[in-house]
Amino acid sequence: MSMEDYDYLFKIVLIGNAGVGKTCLVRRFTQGLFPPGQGATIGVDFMIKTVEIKGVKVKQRFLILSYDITCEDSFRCLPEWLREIEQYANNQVVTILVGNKIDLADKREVHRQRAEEFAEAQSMLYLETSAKESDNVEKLFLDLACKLIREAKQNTLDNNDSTAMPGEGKNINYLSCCSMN
Ligand SMILES: Nc1nc2c(ncn2[C@@H]2O[C@H](COP(=O)(O)OP(=O)(O)OP(=O)(O)O)[C@@H](O)[C@H]2O)c(=O)[nH]1
Repeated sequence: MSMEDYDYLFKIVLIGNAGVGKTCLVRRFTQGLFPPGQGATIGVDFMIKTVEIKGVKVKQRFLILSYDITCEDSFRCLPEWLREIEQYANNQVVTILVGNKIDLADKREVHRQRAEEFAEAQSMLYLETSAKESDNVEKLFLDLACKLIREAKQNTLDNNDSTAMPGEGKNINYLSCCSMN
């Protein structure tokens, strides 16, 4: 599919501790696969997925802040990640909190309600996912895209956002991951 076949451009960045499942979430969404036994992401991992959504032209950055529901530490680090976001991302960034690995319900260390309250206090959406079982993964990325388009229609986007890519105004999702090891 060539660039000319796209209508919108989105950039999505996943952040969170090492091992929470960022790469797996992206692979599940972009390739429909859950690849076991892959190594840690070094730097930033880029993948591309096309989706069809009707709406206005957008150029905005999404942030998916992720933790592992079976790993208390990955939840405790969220404020630190939020500080990084505040420091380096512009104010218009759309952020969603994701608790991954809900297929491991018997190993859960972070209660859903606690995460929901944290997300609400930070004005973030909250979703629980399983990259392994494909639970809520499509919803995660498509809800974000819809939210972005809604916001664009309300004319709240920063038109000077530097995340615009070549082919701006085309319909591409750039997905990337980064983590603190
Ligand atoms: N059970 C279960 N395991 C998962 C899930 N998502 C990821 N994993 C496992 O968690 C481990 C880490 O997954 P990654 O996707 O590499 O995690 P990451 O956040 O990208 O890690 P870094 O690249 O080190 O930042 C792997 O062994 C995956 O198989 C999930 O939804 N359920």
